[in-house]
Amino acid sequence: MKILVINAGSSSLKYQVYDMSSETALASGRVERIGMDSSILVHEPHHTDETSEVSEILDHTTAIRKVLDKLTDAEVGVVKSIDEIEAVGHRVVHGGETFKGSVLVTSEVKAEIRRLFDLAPLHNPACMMGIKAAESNMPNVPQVCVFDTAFHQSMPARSYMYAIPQVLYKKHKIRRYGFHGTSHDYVSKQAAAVVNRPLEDLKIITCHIGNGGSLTAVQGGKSVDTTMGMTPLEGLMMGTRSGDLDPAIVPYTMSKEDLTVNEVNSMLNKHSGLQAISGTSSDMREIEEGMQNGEPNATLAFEMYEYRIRKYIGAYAAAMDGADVIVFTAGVGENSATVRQRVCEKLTFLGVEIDQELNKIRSKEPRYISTPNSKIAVLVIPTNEELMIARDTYRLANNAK
Ligand SMILES: Nc1ncnc2c1ncn2[C@@H]1O[C@H](COP(=O)(O)OP(=O)(O)O)[C@@H](O)[C@H]1O
Ligand SMILES: CC(=O)OP(=O)(O)O
Ligand SMILES: [Mg+2]
Repeated sequence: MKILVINAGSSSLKYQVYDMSSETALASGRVERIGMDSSILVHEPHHTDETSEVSEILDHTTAIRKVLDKLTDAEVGVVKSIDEIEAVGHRVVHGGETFKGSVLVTSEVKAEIRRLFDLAPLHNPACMMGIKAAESNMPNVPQVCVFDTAFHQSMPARSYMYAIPQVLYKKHKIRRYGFHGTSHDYVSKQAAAVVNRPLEDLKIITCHIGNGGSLTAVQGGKSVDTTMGMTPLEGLMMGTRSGDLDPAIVPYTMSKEDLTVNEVNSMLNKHSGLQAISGTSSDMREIEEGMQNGEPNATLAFEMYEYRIRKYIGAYAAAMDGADVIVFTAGVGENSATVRQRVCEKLTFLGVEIDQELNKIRSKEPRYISTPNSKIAVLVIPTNEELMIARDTYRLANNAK
């Protein structure tokens, strides 16, 4: 069975095609700046080094149609006919408390995702556009939703409740949900395989640090706490998101700067984090370059970013009364030896010991970066959210047959 996996954002759409008989990715690609003059689709078939680009993509439906054109193209395509794609899997960011696992798309599922727009106004409308666009281009193909929040539904109430009036939870479902669950789930399972111990016996701290970032405490294969909250804004400092702050800052800034709710939301989500502190970039590569050149704002941005990851690792070791494994994953976690080094060098109180040479190796394989003496195994594990989505889609689409 061949499966198309879609990760739709408000102005972007990433995709992969999997052949599930061998769990291999046949092609991947991304459409960026949908609806803008500079929109572009970059398609990367895995059987050749060639990439193929198209522009002028007005909306998500056009984006998917152009993706399907590429997938069936004589040269850069990976299927003879679109009928070979037997199911589509979607990453949906917010599943609220309703979705504790992946589901086949039905009209009820869509209605529930729509009800959740309020909880994830930046993310869920985009996911819905992806679902609708896939449905209109491939009306007879089963569609599956895989939720970022599902893995974290195992958290105990002491982790997910906020210490505010309970009526807000009862009326509006205000609580911690957590995100990047597909990734935390995947890398914690991989970590158990790497250290060759049963997942049930392990306390793992997974650090998913990309453009968005979150840490999760995974005990016995289940999420027991995570840094993101009701929305993907809480916790770590991110590319453009503030992460944790004193909630009193929000009304104070609104009144002092005369900001609306939308403006303050946009400030915290899009104009904060590394971008705001460095004053130059949200990209860790550029922050590291600035730091090497002695730029004080880039240095401060790096230090704040690294410090908060380290603080949460300490917190999660306390939350689980110990830790056996720390995993680094996603864009920064997989690629930045500097971030990993700086985070780990002050975890000596936990018995963490990094092997400098192993840490510098660049590889796409799961690997150790700690020494054999380290009390906690420290691993780098490339995440694969798309493969997890493809697996759930395969399972649910087969069950539906
Ligand atoms: N070699 C590198 N060194 C440091 N940071 C890197 C490197 N490569 C990628 N990154 C970081 O990874 C981030 C993107 O991570 P990714 O997981 O792809 O994000 P997302 O899925 O949230 O868009 C970039 O913003 C960049 O800062
Ligand atoms: C939920 C979330 O923050 O996702 P991303 O890291 O892809 O922005
Ligand atoms: Mg990501």
